[in-house]
Amino acid sequence: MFTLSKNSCLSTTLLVSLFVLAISLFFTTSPTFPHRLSLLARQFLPIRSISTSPTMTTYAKELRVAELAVQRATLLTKYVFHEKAKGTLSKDDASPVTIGDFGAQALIIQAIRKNFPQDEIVGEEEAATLRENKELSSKIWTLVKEARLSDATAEEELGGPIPSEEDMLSAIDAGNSAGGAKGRVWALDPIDGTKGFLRGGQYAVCLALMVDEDVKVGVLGCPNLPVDDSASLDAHSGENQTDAEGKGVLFGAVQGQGATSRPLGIGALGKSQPIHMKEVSSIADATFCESVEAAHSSHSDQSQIAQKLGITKPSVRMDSQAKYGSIARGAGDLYLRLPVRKDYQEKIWDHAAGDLIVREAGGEVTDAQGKRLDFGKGRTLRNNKGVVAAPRGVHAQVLEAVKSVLGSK
Ligand SMILES: Nc1ncnc2c1ncn2[C@@H]1O[C@H](COP(=O)(O)OS(=O)(=O)O)[C@@H](OP(=O)(O)O)[C@H]1O
Ligand SMILES: [Mg+2]
Ligand SMILES: [Mg+2]
Ligand SMILES: [Mg+2]
Repeated sequence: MFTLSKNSCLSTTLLVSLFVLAISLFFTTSPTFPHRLSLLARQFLPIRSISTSPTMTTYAKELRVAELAVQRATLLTKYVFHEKAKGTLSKDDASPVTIGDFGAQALIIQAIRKNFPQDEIVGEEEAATLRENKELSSKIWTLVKEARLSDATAEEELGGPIPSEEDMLSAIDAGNSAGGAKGRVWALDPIDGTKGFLRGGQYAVCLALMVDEDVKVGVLGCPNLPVDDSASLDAHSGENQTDAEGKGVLFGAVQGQGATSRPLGIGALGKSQPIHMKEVSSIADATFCESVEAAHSSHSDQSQIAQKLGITKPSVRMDSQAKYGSIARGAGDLYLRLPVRKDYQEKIWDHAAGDLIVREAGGEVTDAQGKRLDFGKGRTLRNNKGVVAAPRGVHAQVLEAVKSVLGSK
């Protein structure tokens, strides 16, 4: 019979202890340890009990609140999308704002303030005109007070409805932070691509959390994009878009944890799946996306860049950060946004969520000089000009073409 002597018992215990020590050292010193722990935690813990201590935060609660808040806001924007009268006003810079923009901003800020009362919020809209235009304010209030998720638990997680019209106006105005490089700052675009929204194109409800100027969480709600990650882009660009059955996608990402898509629903969150950019083996076959508005990005520079890369397919023109979401899930490949006006500063809420979602899906996002987008300079990206988003493997090649076309001007 096989027996163990006292000595061999001791050395076995020693070996086992050394093994356990080595394994724990490997896990705790690995840079991906917090990520792994978060995945384990997601499997075994109810989401609300996950700790968000500052030393090892997983941003699980932030992501969940952001996804639910964006989903709830899209209930209101979808309603307005189908209304003939959208309460459109022209802002000082001549850009449009609608009942949908104001209402979505109020609903999302309410949820952020309830869950993270200390956080700063940089939101696109403000309530000054609504305080004068009582009729419009009360129209928005009628919709805002009715907007709620069909799932009572999810609605409760958001902190419930806005109590009064005055609270709605105060929530809209709480998006007035100057932003900056320190602390927790949310960037909110309640309707990105308002012109697209008005003409029946793509639009997106966009929310991102920056911590010390680094984007940690990004969410895009795109009611008019197909749920299916592999659906062709062509059919979903341009005008006459709908939010009929099979439409509506919610993109999400947390830094270091990848990017996902899920159906944009009306209650509890739908099932998510990981998304990845498509590998581009030959750049000439790439599909590139650009703004619909020629005033927002230079169609002529972008077309020269495409030519330089040997791309012959026509570009896909699409409003809003739906472009970032579309390339992140491999429905398109490149997003080029080259400045038309030298003095225009891009706004942080037009890029923060898309920037993280693309990078977490395997892409690279820089400006036209190759610098990462700098979200720590206040409400605008004043350190950057233009946007070049591409799969990591071909970004350098695309950037070279961008520099060569812009350099020759
Ligand atoms: N001159 C100029 N240059 C660049 N960008 C500008 C300019 N003017 C406006 N904007 C911003 O463009 C946002 C929408 O742009 P998109 O390209 O995503 O959509 S679109 O195709 O132009 O509709 C749009 O976002 P929303 O206001 O949220 O719709 C604006 O913030
Ligand atoms: Mg915008
Ligand atoms: Mg907007
Ligand atoms: Mg706007």
